[in-house]
Amino acid sequence: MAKVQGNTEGLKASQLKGLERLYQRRYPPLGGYSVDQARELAMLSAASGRQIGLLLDRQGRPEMVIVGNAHSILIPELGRERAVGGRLRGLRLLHTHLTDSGLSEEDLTDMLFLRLDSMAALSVDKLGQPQTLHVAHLLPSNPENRSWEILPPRRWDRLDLDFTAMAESLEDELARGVDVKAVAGEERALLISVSTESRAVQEASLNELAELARTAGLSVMGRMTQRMRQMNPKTVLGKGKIAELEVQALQQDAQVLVFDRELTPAQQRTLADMTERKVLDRTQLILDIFAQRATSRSGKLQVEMAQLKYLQPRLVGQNRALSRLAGGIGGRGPGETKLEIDRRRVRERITRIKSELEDLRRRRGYTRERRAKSGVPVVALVGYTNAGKSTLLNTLTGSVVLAEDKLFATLDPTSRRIRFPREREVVLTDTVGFIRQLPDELREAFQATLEELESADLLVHVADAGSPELESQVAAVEFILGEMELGKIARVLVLNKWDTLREEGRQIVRNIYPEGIPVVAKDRSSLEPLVEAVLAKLPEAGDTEVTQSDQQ
Ligand SMILES: Nc1nc2c(ncn2[C@@H]2O[C@H](COP(=O)(O)OP(=O)(O)OP(=O)(O)O)[C@@H](O)[C@H]2O)c(=O)[nH]1
Ligand SMILES: [Mg+2]
Repeated sequence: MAKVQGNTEGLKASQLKGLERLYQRRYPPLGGYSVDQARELAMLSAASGRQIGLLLDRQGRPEMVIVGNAHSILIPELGRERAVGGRLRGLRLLHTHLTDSGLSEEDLTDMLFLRLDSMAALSVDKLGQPQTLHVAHLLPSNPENRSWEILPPRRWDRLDLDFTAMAESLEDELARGVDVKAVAGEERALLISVSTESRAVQEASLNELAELARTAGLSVMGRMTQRMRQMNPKTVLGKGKIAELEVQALQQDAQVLVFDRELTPAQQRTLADMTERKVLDRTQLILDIFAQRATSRSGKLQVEMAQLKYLQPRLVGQNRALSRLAGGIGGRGPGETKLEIDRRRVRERITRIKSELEDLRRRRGYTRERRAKSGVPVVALVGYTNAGKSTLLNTLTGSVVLAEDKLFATLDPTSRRIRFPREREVVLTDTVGFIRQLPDELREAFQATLEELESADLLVHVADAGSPELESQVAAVEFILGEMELGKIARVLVLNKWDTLREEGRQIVRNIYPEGIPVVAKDRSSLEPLVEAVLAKLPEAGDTEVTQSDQQ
């Protein structure tokens, strides 16, 4: 026989027997219980002085009998599997209250976090007589942003509510309420920003996160921002805010929660356990995109290493947060592989990757050396992700390098030789896009892809002049260049996507960056001034050098 759960200590043997017997009952969906069943519950509850709860499935079978204390009841961990296809758990809670108070805040949040079909409290008087029935259920998305509906209290013996019909129609409405924004087959996600920054900064960062999410292949169903002076170290968000998030996730059927910050392993675990959803942070999202997009051997290895390093501290036991990560976004390795999630093997794999990367690096070094000897100047395109570097390279060289309206379209440095007018030959190198707030785990992987830059003679900094974030993006790139000690290399600033600006916008941008060269990367005819500027900044091409390169 199934065991009575919860606060059973100190109960008399006869009381326990009585509680165990509840497992054999069937509680009719219509009315929720019979008159006799209500009386039985009330008696048991009054005699023990404790709340008694029943988790009932849609056929009215008790899945669990739980004992609480006089004022509350703690529902133990439930199985993860949810009713097939449904978003609710397919279980309702019927429990007793020893005072005639309505449903408590705790009752309601339990209903939310456990995704119960409904929550009912039957109040019991001192004589063990049932009194009033209080019922609440969750709500589909609604204009008032309400989370739940509390039905008017009713007398305990007015058995007119059909609990199963209520749950089924709620599930139908939940399914209808999902926004059409969702792309079929994509995982649905909510974006969350919790920070001490101003709202404007938060919004800008969330916009970027939304782009990243889209690039990673997530459908963004909604966002939530919270400004706070102090972070809750365990759960990041306050309990109330998490409840709000949970409502939105339920209503939008979002299985993924993406936080616009780095989460500690413990925070991630707690949040995933509380919400039973996949919890990702910004770093994981970027890693995932890197994993999808790396193409060269070294690019793939670097990404995999960054992923494994990120994973390592999170491999505490076989926790659920991680097993939830095992599939889909956040759990993808480069190529078609799944990420390794075994601790010992992770360590071994990291060691192997390190040595292979070392090999590759040495070989790349030779290539660079050879190029340097050839005397052909190296021009590197750098800039914020999505600024138009690959497009510019394509137009300049007539080659086809993956250019897409997604972040990080390019993940491996690509080099092309081109002949500029006046028979000047240069090597033009495309690079990975820069991004603000690059997480530490990624910095190495990212900077390794930029190794080529060290031997560049000129950096062409491509900026998206039409972006409202122009200034902060330019600054972010300059900052990273400075950090990598590339600040000394001569530089040309390109104001790309000039076609997306109107005259007044152009004027403003010109004032901020008088040295910038406006171009439309897609339009070859607009590139003349840029080519001129590049040639002017390159070290003089003496005839000797050209001869040298010819001898190669
Ligand atoms: N309107 C307009 N769009 C442009 C221009 N140049 C590039 N784009 C578009 O901007 C998007 C990004 O271009 P990419 O060349 O992939 O940018 P990128 O800097 O290489 O991006 P990552 O490799 O992701 O860092 C593409 O959709 C391009 O078509 C331009 O001059 N005008
Ligand atoms: Mg690119």
